[in-house]
Amino acid sequence: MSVAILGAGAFGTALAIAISANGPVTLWGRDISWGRENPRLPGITLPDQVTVTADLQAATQAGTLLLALPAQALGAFLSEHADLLQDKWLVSTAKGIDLTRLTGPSTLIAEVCPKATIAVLTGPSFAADIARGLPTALTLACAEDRAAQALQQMLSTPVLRLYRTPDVTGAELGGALKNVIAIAAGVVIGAGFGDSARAAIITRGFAEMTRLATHLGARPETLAGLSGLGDLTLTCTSVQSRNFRFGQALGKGEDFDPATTVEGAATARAVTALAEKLGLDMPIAAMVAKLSQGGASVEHAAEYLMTRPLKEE
Ligand SMILES: NC(=O)C1=CN([C@@H]2O[C@H](COP(=O)(O)OP(=O)(O)OC[C@H]3O[C@@H](n4cnc5c(N)ncnc54)[C@H](O)[C@@H]3O)[C@@H](O)[C@H]2O)C=CC1
Ligand SMILES: O=C(CO)COP(=O)(O)O
Repeated sequence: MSVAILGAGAFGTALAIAISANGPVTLWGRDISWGRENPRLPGITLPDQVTVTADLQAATQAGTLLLALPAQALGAFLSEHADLLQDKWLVSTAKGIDLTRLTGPSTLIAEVCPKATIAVLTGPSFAADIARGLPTALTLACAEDRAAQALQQMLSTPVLRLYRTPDVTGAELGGALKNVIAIAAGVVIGAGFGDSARAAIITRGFAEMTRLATHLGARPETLAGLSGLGDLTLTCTSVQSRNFRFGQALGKGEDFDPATTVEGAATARAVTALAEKLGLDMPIAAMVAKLSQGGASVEHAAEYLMTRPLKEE
């Protein structure tokens, strides 16, 4: 089946490069004036197998469409172009929770394209690593097993290894929630609280991720896999992560380029609203939501998290 990627940012472009090892790939972007080298992936030239286009009608002729747009842009994009997306195999790569609907990308897609086959591709993978052909392992989540197997074959390459799961909710929530915790880890390091505090944030953050995701129907083992713990580990420990760097800037009291995609900031607000609605305790996400909107100081957030009532682990 032919493959097109919708969204020519860092990740869409990296996926196009990787998947073109298996055959021709179309990459659609609203701004493709950069030609064959995307400035978000400097020094990397697109292989000949990748066709870049700004013609959405042409790109959506493909049967499998990978949606590589930021989570907060996805809902409007789907509604605007719904007529081109019905009956397709739609694979979301966005790592966030929609702020207005309080749902992940797969639910947004299902609402607009009820007849589409829906999958999620997620896991620990910096766009620059994938684009350079470095070995990477991802999770491909799809509730329909035959489609899951077909997509796994279609999108795996000798350096991109996909594992399958039917747990779409768990996979997409792992990817979304780890961005929130990555901001918190960045704050810890930026503020100089140290590596021990970062380990505490990663571990207690993972507990929060698991609490919300399992409440919403995810399997705990999915959270412990590539799309949860795997991606959490990557983004909380690497300055390649934009979420981590955003947190670092907050921790240091420095400005951060507002044009950079930082999914965890909006997702922290969505998670906080969702947790309130569901009656769940998500204190780290709540502090990230406050910090990223300027609603609390780093000192207040640290004191709040450290002086909550003592409890069992
Ligand atoms: N960059 C990375 O290492 C990874 C990113 N992701 C996820 O992929 C998603 C996209 O991230 P990136 O590509 O890194 O972001 P990016 O900031 O590099 O690119 C976003 C792209 O989306 C386009 N876009 C935004 N709104 C749009 C709209 N309404 N219509 C059409 N195009 C629109 C922008 O023009 C831009 O090309 C995010 O959810 C991110 O969490 C997942 C794994 C790795
Ligand atoms: O999701 C990612 C790696 O798996 C990319 O993380 P950032 O969006 O924080 O850069």
